Amino acid sequence: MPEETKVFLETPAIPISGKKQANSFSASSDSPRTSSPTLGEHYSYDTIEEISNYLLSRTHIRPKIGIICGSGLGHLGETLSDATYFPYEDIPHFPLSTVVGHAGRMVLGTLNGVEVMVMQGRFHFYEGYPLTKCSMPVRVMKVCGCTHLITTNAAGGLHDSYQIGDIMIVKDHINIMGFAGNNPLQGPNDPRFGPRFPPMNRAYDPELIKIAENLANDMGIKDETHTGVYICLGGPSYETVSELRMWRMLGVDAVGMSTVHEVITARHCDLKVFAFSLITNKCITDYDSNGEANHAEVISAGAKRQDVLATFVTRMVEKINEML
Ligand SMILES: O=P(O)(O)O[C@@H]1C[C@H](O)[C@@H](CO)O1
Ligand SMILES: Nc1nc2[nH]cnc2c(=O)[nH]1
Repeated sequence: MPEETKVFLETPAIPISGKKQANSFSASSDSPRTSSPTLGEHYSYDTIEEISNYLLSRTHIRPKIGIICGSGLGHLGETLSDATYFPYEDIPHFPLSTVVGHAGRMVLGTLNGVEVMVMQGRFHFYEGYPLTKCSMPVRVMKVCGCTHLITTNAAGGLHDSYQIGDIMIVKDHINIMGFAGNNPLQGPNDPRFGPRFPPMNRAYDPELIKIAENLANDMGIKDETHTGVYICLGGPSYETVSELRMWRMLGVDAVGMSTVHEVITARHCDLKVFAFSLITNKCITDYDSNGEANHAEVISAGAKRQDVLATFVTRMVEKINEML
């Protein structure tokens, strides 16, 4: 158990009073103010500990693996045993999930006997939350004792061979929002989380990628599973044909609106990361096409593949647990 987890487990749970600043951009009392619209609220180490303490003091589960469910993929949270459900509105300092297909609950429980914490719904930049806020729960996972993060998303398939319902194991990302000066690690750095300048090569753990590829083979879904590059765009508008053609030229295989800032935050605090996309739609790269990307299609593709995805994640969790 990490030293910091031990320390706060030995102290009584912090009483939680009042609530809450969901959707609010006001800085918390322990945060340095900033005028940057992308930075918004800064979560101090103490605040992250307070949130973690709130969760851990209400369950005996001590998770080593955190899981984030993407759009339409939250069903996994229903499959946990010994589960305690925490609606985001009850967790101190937590934002609210505002997107269809994101239930907005943290679940602590077991997946085939392995203790995990699962986010049924995540936070996106386009909801109006700054990236620090979108990825804050990753730090909560770390302080709760997690050593690994599995993060999933719904994404548009840009690679020609990708079909709806396919899985793309993420081998790398392009942090285009970071190119534009928007990074979840912007602002003061607390070395208790990690270094000021964390590396991002090998962000997606190569050993976990291999394990997942073998698992896809064992599950008989090898032909529907790929390994590729993900890009997170700000959203909420989907992409134009020219934009998609540009990303494809630059080596992008799947296009989404999440995950990258979570992975950056996870690597900063030394969580090992495994990520995959469910391809929920084929990106439209033909000017003559009458098709249009839409969120209903995204949710429906998730629903159709929920059993396979739940098995895939559960078996990855078992494999990771064997390595702990
Ligand atoms: O939370 P994820 O990344 O799975 O959701 C994707 C991106 C948008 O939130 C939404 C667009 O349909 O799906
Ligand atoms: N940006 C983006 N996000 C998605 N999420 C699911 N499908 C898509 C898509 O086509 N584009």
